[in-house]
Amino acid sequence: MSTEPSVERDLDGLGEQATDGHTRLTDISGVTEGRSMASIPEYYAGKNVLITGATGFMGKVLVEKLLRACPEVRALYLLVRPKAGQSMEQRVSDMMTCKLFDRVREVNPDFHLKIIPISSELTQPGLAISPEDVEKLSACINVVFHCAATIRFDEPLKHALQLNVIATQQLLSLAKQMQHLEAFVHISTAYANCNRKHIDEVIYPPPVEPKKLIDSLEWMDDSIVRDITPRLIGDRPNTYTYTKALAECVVQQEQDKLNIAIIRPSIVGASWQEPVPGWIDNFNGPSGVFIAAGKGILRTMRANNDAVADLVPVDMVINLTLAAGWYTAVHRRKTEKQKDERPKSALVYNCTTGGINPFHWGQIEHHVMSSFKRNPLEQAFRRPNANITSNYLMNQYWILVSHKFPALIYDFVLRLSGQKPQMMRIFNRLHKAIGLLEYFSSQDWEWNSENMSMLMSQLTPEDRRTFNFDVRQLNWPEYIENYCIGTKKYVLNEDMSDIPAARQHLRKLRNIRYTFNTLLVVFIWRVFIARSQMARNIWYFVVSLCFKFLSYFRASSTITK
Ligand SMILES: CCCCCCCCCCCCCCCCCCCC(=O)SCCNC(=O)CCNC(=O)[C@H](O)C(C)(C)COP(=O)(O)OP(=O)(O)OC[C@H]1O[C@@H](n2cnc3c(N)ncnc32)[C@H](O)[C@@H]1OP(=O)(O)O
Ligand SMILES: NC(=O)C1=CN([C@@H]2O[C@H](COP(=O)(O)OP(=O)(O)OC[C@H]3O[C@@H](n4cnc5c(N)ncnc54)[C@H](OP(=O)(O)O)[C@@H]3O)[C@@H](O)[C@H]2O)C=CC1
Repeated sequence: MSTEPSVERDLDGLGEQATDGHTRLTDISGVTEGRSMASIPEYYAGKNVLITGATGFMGKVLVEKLLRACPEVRALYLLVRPKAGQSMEQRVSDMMTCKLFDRVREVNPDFHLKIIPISSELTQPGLAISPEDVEKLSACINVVFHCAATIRFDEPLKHALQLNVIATQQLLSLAKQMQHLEAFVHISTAYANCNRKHIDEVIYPPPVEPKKLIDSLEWMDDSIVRDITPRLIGDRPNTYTYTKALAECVVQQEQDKLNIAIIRPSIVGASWQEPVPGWIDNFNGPSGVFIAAGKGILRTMRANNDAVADLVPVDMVINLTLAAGWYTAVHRRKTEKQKDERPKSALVYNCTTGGINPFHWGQIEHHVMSSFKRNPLEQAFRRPNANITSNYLMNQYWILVSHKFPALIYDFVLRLSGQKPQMMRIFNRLHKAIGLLEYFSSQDWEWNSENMSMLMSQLTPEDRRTFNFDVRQLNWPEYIENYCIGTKKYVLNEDMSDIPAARQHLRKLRNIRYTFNTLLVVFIWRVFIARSQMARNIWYFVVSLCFKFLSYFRASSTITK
């Protein structure tokens, strides 16, 4: 810009907004760039970006958004492993044909030309990248997004450590060889420090020095590791959160050599708006719970009605991630001299909703149930009617009455008709899964998310629209409705045109329930009441008591009139 634009405080009072629409960067060290900065798409234009975990839930959304919103990006190098008999090229080409990429396909049918798969197994030495590929990546990569991880809660510690910590270390080593690297963005989780109630945007001391743990576990037998895992993870609920905390520590160890951002999303849910509302492709986190409840299988779960459900839509997380990559790069230490002047700490972004726009598990339950009644899933087991409770005994009672008892009856009917019983097996798996989630739905946490607000204030108005992560704009009931529809359309591949048939099926289930309840009453009457004088007396006593109460209330309401 040739003219010096005037400066005014922006809407949030956090950044300085230039009148030309661009934002001047007042960075955390207080250094202000003397020129207006490139917008996010301008920054990514001509850049080579490396992405791990691109075939995963968040990775796919990242690839799609980068290609669609930053069409001038030069190339996306995806570290992918062959899997389930498919080559990595085949996997990437399958991924690009999925519905998620429909919008980008419309605007740029040749988008696949920008995607370069690189064969890599992250658990292998050197990430199993060929020397030629290492050379290529070292020479050309400008930005790294590290999304790959094992997110299983029951992962054996050795494997979780191998992927979430050691692979991160190896990727950082590779990043240090990259001659033109401008930003390294690491995806962590807001629950890495879930042993704390209040979580700031800082890297906390790790539960153990990662190197010491890696060295010790190396010689240990798997069974020994399994035995000592509970002692090691201590007050964290699983190996996932434990190893993600260690990963933050190994990332921190490189913060004086690389320009690093750490993104900590809370519970990542279906998309809010982009590329389509409600896009989701897996059973992780709440999605599996919603589906199981929508199918009428899950009727009870332990959760605190009043605890904050810190869900964050995947598109908002990805928008923040891309913006953080841009911010880290434009504020990078460019020269040796600047290395001494610029801040040396990685910037952490807690990407959460609870502190700004809270919504509670009780409200989620209500909206999920009403949404699935309006838009039922096909072939439901029972009518959707799930309740959450924080009471352990109450939950156990409902598990017995609403899960195990119907499963036994259903399996009995299957056996009678010569089929293999399956419902009890399904319930056992469901109980295992929800048992692992209950830790997160039974309590709440408080995250400071000032860096998210700071970053938002640094964007141009145009970038704020394109890379929107303003969680204040989330309308929860609408979001949950789209989320439930998304599970139906994109996870279960059910057709929306089948909704009338699904409603008809629910009516049939209701009639079956009425018939069953009537038969049960008749049966109880016949077996217990009609045969025993004492049961009959108790029955008549209860009925006459009810009548007395009714006449008393009728009489007292007449007097008050
Ligand atoms: C009462 C209803 C009202 C609703 C309101 C209340 C809702 C409360 C919801 C509370 C949710 C709280 C969620 C908190 C999560 C916070 C965590 C922090 C966020 C993160 O950082 S990471 C993301 C979270 N990670 C996960 O969610 C992974 C959890 N999953 C696992 O660890 C394993 O999958 C699990 C559950 C141990 C199962 O292992 P396994 O038995 O080996 O099965 P597979 O994983 O191989 O899967 C086999 C098959 O089943 C499908 N599947 C997986 N999970 C579910 C599920 N929950 N429901 C139904 N089906 C599921 C899976 O896709 C596989 O299918 P295939 O077709 O591929 O075979
Ligand atoms: N989903 C959520 O709710 C949250 C996720 N996060 C974080 O976000 C990131 C992405 O999560 P999400 O997309 O949900 O996870 P997914 O499980 O959907 O994706 C994981 C990705 O990692 C890749 N990967 C796993 N193992 C290897 C390996 N050995 N070699 C190469 N690649 C491998 C997978 O590839 P492949 O397809 O080959 O298996 C996949 O692309 C993770 O770091 C997670 O910790 C943080 C908070 C919440």
